[in-house]
Amino acid sequence: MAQIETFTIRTPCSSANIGPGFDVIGLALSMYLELRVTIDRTKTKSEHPLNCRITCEGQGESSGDISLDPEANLITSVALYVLRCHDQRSFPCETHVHIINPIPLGRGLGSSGAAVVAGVFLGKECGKLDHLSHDRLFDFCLMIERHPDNVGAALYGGFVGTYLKPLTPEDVARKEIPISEVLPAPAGGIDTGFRPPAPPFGIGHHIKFPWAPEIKAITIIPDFEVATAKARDVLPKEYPRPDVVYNLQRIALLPVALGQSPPDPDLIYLAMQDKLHQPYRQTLIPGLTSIVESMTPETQPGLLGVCLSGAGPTILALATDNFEEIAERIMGVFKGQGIKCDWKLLTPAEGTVVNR
Ligand SMILES: Nc1ncnc2c1ncn2[C@@H]1O[C@H](COP(=O)(O)OP(=O)(O)OP(=O)(O)O)[C@@H](O)[C@H]1O
Ligand SMILES: N[C@@H](CCO)C(=O)O
Repeated sequence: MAQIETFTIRTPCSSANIGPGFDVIGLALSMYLELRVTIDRTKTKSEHPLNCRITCEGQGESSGDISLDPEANLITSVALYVLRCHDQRSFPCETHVHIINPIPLGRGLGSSGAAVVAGVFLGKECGKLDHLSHDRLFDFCLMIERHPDNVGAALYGGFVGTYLKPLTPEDVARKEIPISEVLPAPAGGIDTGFRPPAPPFGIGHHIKFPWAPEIKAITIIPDFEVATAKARDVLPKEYPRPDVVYNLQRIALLPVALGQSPPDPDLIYLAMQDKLHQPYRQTLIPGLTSIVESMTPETQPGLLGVCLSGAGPTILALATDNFEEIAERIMGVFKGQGIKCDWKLLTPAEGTVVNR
């Protein structure tokens, strides 16, 4: 065995929902969280907690939002969860994880989903747990991020529909145990011999949809965060039946509409409408309703459809042309609300890749 082992893990960001597909549809996009990992097996003792040193560059580095404590950092705490479910208490001595993160945090581009997916791969690689398939890693992800759309896209890549298998009552109870028991707070699990609950088998599934090659993703990223938990708290517990039917009609069109080449702008525009989450999130994202309702393929050549990306505040506009003009128009609405934005043109991406 090599004394110094190195590998990288690359996980894409993602946009969830794409309008009507709340908690179902995900699209992996070409901006990547990267982990550069070194395991120095010549060392027998480490001065770092849990044998792991974390360094970080990119989003979250200067704000301190990405913790360098291996039990608090989302990526390494997820890796520890996988390791501890396999009776390994800590990282191999001595592990260095360098995080390169261009994905803005709390903006609706799946930063937490990417961190969770990168974390399960980190646990698998560090623990030499070669028997863990992608589908089994998906189970681990779903114990932490409990809606499957972002993690499904980040893991498998492309344009995916995700769904949960009906579980036995015992397995439902295991899946829904409090997150604090899955990822205990720092010091809650270090030397206590705590063995976290392993996920039930086969929780989540996915299906890949085709994507027309002409369609690109314009992401308009406002300079404020909306925590996903907060954006879920504003949603109602129950919905009027016509609103549910409205979304069901559109979700039946969406995967077909986005797979057809050449794309049909009117069909895509219609298929990206939503009544289950976007109207309620308007309270957290000034300008959202105006953006979604005021732009159509007729008024904006090249535009196919526009929606909130994940839980927001990023706006996702799908288009075949005039990308800058479309981005400028959306940024203009945010500017009217006193909000500055950045924008990026992205394309569908492959799923998580480990390179050794
Ligand atoms: N690379 C990372 N390393 C460690 N923690 C991270 C990383 N990326 C995200 N996180 C954690 O996830 C939080 C953001 O998650 P949140 O679910 O609120 O937003 P998001 O995933 O960016 O958006 P959405 O789920 O709507 O796409 C961050 O504040 C941070 O705690
Ligand atoms: N489907 C999720 C995605 C955000 O992580 C939501 O809209 O809340």
